[in-house]
Amino acid sequence: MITIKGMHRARFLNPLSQLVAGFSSSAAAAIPTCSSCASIDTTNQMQTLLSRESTKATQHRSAFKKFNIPHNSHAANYFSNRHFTSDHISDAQRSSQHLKGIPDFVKIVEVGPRDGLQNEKSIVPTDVKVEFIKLLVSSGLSVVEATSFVSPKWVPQLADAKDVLSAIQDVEGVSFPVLTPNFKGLELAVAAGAKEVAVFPAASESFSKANLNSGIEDNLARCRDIVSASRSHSIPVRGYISCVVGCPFEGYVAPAKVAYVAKALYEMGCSEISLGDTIGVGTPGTVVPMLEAVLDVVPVDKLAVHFHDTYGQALSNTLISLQMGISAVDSSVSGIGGCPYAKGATGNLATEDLVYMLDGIGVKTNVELGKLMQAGDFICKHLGRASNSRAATALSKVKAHASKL
Ligand SMILES: CC(C)(COP(=O)([O-])OP(=O)([O-])OC[C@H]1O[C@@H](n2cnc3c(N)ncnc32)[C@H](O)[C@@H]1OP(=O)([O-])[O-])[C@@H](O)C(=O)NCCC(=O)NCCSC(=O)C[C@@](C)(O)CC(=O)[O-]
Repeated sequence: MITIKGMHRARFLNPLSQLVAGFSSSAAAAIPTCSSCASIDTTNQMQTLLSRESTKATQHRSAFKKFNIPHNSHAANYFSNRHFTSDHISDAQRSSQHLKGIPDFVKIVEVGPRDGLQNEKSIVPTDVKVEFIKLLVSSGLSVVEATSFVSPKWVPQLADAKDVLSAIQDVEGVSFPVLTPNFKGLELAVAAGAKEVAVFPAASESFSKANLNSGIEDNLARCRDIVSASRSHSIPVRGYISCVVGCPFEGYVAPAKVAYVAKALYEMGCSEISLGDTIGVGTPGTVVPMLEAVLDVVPVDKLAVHFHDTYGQALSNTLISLQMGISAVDSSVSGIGGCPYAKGATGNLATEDLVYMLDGIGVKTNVELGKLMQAGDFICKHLGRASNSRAATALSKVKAHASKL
């Protein structure tokens, strides 16, 4: 008769196919039936072991499939032991008071092709941008902000907005919002086939003037015109607010200022309002009061968060936002990006880090981390730089090592 200890050892000797296909049933047959030796405790331990084995098998299968791990159990075991998904946490842990406020599903708004690229000095060819967007879509992302219809004098990198948008018209089932700062931008975007646009006022007067050449009130008036014109085309308008906790010119931004702009965007009919820490200075200490002020005037299901990672705070700010009920998060694959009007600000929260965390706490996103990493590798190779995603960097090393086993 196989003992629990023996069985524990045996799982490392089992061929992977047995683990994947039939371990549960064959091991179940080995559960002792003799009443003198089959205590309830033993059965419970056996069941726990069986359930762990089946989790392992699922992880191995998923490692093969999603990360192209060579078909060898040592490699898959090595990889899945270093890729911590929610399979490792129990239902009890998941319903812990610290995790239970977090939504079951988070919508990720990938902003890499726009926010990620807008600040790049060397012009990325249009076909590379289009390939990049298609790779992002193939990872399961349902919203990919594609480009901006802004003045090419100010943002030369996105001067090919029309060509990029035209080239992805045949991609179905995905939203491709584009930035439109004024009426001209809206007209050009609609002519190029845009089905969703975004306006982007700021909570700070100085930043509004630097970014848009107009103050907050003038800009809100422009946004109102854009929202009302978009309504006649049935085009939803997302509203960004820049500088929700700090401004590169004015420093600290009071929550009441953010709430004021958020309320205006909500009342004019924006479909979603994304709260942007443009220069990445926020911590949960400033993000929580800002969110509390905004939540007083805008329903939580209309809000998204958009954190830059300049001070390494983006993921902690995101987690606290999720705990406050936000279920839409902007991020940029490999953490690429920055704002041309916020010198020194780095890219957004890396999408891979976000997905890794959400996978780890059992929140659904419909995004496959392995494929997302391929999109990140693609654009980083093109830009000639290393990924800013900690998860992608770590998993790439683990995968490279696993491939040698
Ligand atoms: C807002 C404007 C247009 C005002 O710019 P302006 O100079 O006040 O505009 P203007 O009306 O005087 O026109 C100046 C020139 O721009 C042209 N123009 C005017 N509008 C357009 C347009 N839509 N598309 C194409 N061309 C345009 C216009 O035709 C004219 O051309 P010219 O006669 O000199 O040849 C300009 O300042 C601009 O484009 N700024 C760029 C803003 C931008 O893209 N910033 C970065 C994105 S915001 C961001 O990153 C923050 C966010 C959203 O991610 C949130 C976060 O991170 O927190």
